[in-house]
Amino acid sequence: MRSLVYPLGAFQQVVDRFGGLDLVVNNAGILSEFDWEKCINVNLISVVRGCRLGLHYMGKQNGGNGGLIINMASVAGIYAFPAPVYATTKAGVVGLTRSLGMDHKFGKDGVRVNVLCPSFTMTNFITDAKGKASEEDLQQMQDMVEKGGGFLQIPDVVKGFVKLLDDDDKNGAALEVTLQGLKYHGCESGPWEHE
Ligand SMILES: NC(=O)c1ccc[n+]([C@@H]2O[C@H](COP(=O)([O-])OP(=O)(O)OC[C@H]3O[C@@H](n4cnc5c(N)ncnc54)[C@H](O)[C@@H]3O)[C@@H](O)[C@H]2O)c1
Ligand SMILES: CCCCC[C@H](O)/C=C/C=C\C=C\C=C\[C@@H](O)[C@@H](O)CCCC(=O)O
Repeated sequence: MRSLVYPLGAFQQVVDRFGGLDLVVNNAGILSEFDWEKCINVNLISVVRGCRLGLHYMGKQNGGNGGLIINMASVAGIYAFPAPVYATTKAGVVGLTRSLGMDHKFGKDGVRVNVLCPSFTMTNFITDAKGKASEEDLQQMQDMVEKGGGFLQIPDVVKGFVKLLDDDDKNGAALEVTLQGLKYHGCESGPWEHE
């Protein structure tokens, strides 16, 4: 996903084979605090690229039928997190989603955009984390895991994903997934919204 060539080819192959596109999931992500530019490329720039390709192929203004984009961010994109660059990329994905989910954009392209924000989930991401951030920060993360009651399992995240598929009235919203359950972070209106 770090260049346009491959994803563009993949999107076109899907459209050629299936006659269209209905759902885009921008899931790829890494922890890489030392090679931080790689982290920004994979976690943020690639997600912008995936959203733009999804809007290009699904957008009604381009002859598409509308559709859904689900971006994978993290609770680290909402609250403070020991890996600052990782957190920055995830907060960027939350902001990107909220902005793409504005009503005037949906009115034009008919594409709903949401973001899933899980807490610590036991996947290869966790078991491969050693060496991707400082020992001090990884220890802080472990302390957060213990304070939070442990790790989510993949089915917990899937529940949040399915909720986003179903809730078609939450355009632009972020869905937080923790061991305490699912919680929407809506698109709080800005100061310009007040009468
Ligand atoms: N595991 C967690 O604790 C956790 C919590 C919140 C959010 N997330 C996010 O969930 C998403 C999935 O992570 P995961 O937990 O399944 O970890 P994972 O490491 O198992 O999966 C990450 C996937 O991204 C792919 N990937 C990485 N760089 C890529 C690139 N340049 N091009 C294409 N694919 C690339 C990898 O091949 C891998 O399949 C990530 O965005 C991650 O930031 C993970
Ligand atoms: C409160 C915010 C949580 C957000 C999760 C975030 O998106 C991703 C976290 C990335 C890395 C976490 C690494 C944690 C490492 C330590 O917990 C490590 O000790 C875990 C070892 C797990 C194992 O191998 O058994």
